Amino acid sequence: QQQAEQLSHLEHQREQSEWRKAEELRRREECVRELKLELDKERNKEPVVKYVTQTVEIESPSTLLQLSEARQQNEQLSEKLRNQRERCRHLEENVRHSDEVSCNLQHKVFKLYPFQNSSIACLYVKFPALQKRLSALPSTLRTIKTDYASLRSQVRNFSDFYGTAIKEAKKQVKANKDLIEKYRKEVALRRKYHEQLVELKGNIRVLCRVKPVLKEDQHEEGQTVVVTTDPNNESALTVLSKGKAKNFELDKVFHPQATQEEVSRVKPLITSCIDGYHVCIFAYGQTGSGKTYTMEGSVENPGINQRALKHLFNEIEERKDMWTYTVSVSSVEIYNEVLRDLLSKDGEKLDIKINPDGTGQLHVPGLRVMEVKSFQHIKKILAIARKNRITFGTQMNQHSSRSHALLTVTVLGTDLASGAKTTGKLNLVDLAGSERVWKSGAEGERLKEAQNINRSLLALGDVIQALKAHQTHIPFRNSRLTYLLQDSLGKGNKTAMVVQVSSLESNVGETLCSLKFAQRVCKVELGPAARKIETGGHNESPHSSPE
Ligand SMILES: Nc1ncnc2c1ncn2[C@@H]1O[C@H](COP(=O)(O)OP(=O)(O)OP(=O)(O)O)[C@@H](O)[C@H]1O
Repeated sequence: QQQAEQLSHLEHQREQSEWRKAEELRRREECVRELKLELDKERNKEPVVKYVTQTVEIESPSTLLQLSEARQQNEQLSEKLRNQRERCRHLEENVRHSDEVSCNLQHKVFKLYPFQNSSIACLYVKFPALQKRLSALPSTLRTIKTDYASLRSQVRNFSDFYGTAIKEAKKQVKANKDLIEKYRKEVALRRKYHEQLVELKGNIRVLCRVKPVLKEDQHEEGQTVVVTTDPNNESALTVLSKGKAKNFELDKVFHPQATQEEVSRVKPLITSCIDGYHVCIFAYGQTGSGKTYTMEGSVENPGINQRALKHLFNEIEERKDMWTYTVSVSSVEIYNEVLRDLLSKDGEKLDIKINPDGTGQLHVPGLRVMEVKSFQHIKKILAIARKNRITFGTQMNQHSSRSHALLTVTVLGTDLASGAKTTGKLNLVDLAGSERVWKSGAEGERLKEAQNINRSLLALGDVIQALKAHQTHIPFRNSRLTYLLQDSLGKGNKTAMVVQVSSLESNVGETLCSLKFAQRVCKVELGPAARKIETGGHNESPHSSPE
């Protein structure tokens, strides 16, 4: 700071001395100019001394006086000139001295701030380059202006181009919409004909429900969704496996967001049961794929079982002026090939026999069959069955998901006018998980369970295969499950299977197996449905004979 102060002081001194010097110089120049002017004036004056070329009389007193005056004047002027010269020399001396002082000061400044000077020098070096760049700026500005003008014109043109493109795109979208609409109509028409064909041939209807990805599934690995549904074709389903898309065509595919209400739209089948047909709805799929959810549902959001029964009682109510109905239910589970009554508290073991009444119908001695008067009553019965299934499951090592659960509703109708009697039957089946033994890694008791489940599902598969191939021998007796389903799966009955699939990549193997099984089931023709009705002692239906 001291140095800076000193420097500024010195600078100030230098500036003052320079200023003084300049002032002095200016004064001196002024003086010189004045003197010159005076000199010029003097020169221009008529010479006071006339050079006498003539012989003058020196001796004349006037001449002598004039001469002495001229000499005096001359001396005065010479004196003045000398003085001026002296002043001039003195001033020159001063200027030289100031120059020296200024030079010294500059030296001092340079010694005190060499870096400042270097940066100044540096600035001096940079200055030309900067100047050059500055001079180049106007041309750059000109280029930018030209670019800007061209861009502006492009933007103006773009709005026209954009408008045309939008028009074109709209046309395209409309054409696409028309195409989609046509496609939808085609699909609907195909479905209608397919439905008619299914009705005629008595095919097992196969519905597929894709389980949504739940929060708990998201923690697992392989949670990529590989199953997709087609919003324009409700029969199509695509599974992506090993980079290949596999397409499946079923009777109806429910996307993951389908509600319980939507899935329960099997009302025509329920109505058929009241009309005297044997109807069977069963859920098939790997463990955890949502079979119980679809069939039983939860208390707040019931599944097919409850909704179907509600519809059944509504229908009965509507027909009460012409028909009277008796509805009875029974519920069993099959666990490790053992049949248990879900409506009896002790869950006693049961067996299947041929009815001794000679009709050839199957019969389970000791099975609790409860007559039901209303939907509210049946709701209570369903709750008992569910509770017992859970209780037995807890006693038997959490087997509930490893057992098949059957709810059988028998509807006996009497036509009040003609006295004709119908016998409808509705089997609602929640099968055990269909996963393969090797995948479950089961051992001991679990292996036995898995083998039994597999055996009964295999038996179901064999029955399906035999029905599909129109074989004369249908192997119903190979498992308790098929044995029980015999009078619903046989000829002349109406059957629907809900195949449950997971959409996650980790389950893709099981999903493909379930869908392949579903496609085989699709092809099973049970023949035109036969109504079980007795009119005045005659039975209209061809007996669905046991094996
Ligand atoms: N569509 C769905 N929406 C919401 N949750 C579902 C759906 N499907 C299944 N779940 C849930 O997934 C879980 C497993 O379903 P569920 O018990 O019905 O499977 P499952 O196929 O019956 O299994 P298991 O063969 O072991 O009996 C349950 O918690 C159920 O609530």
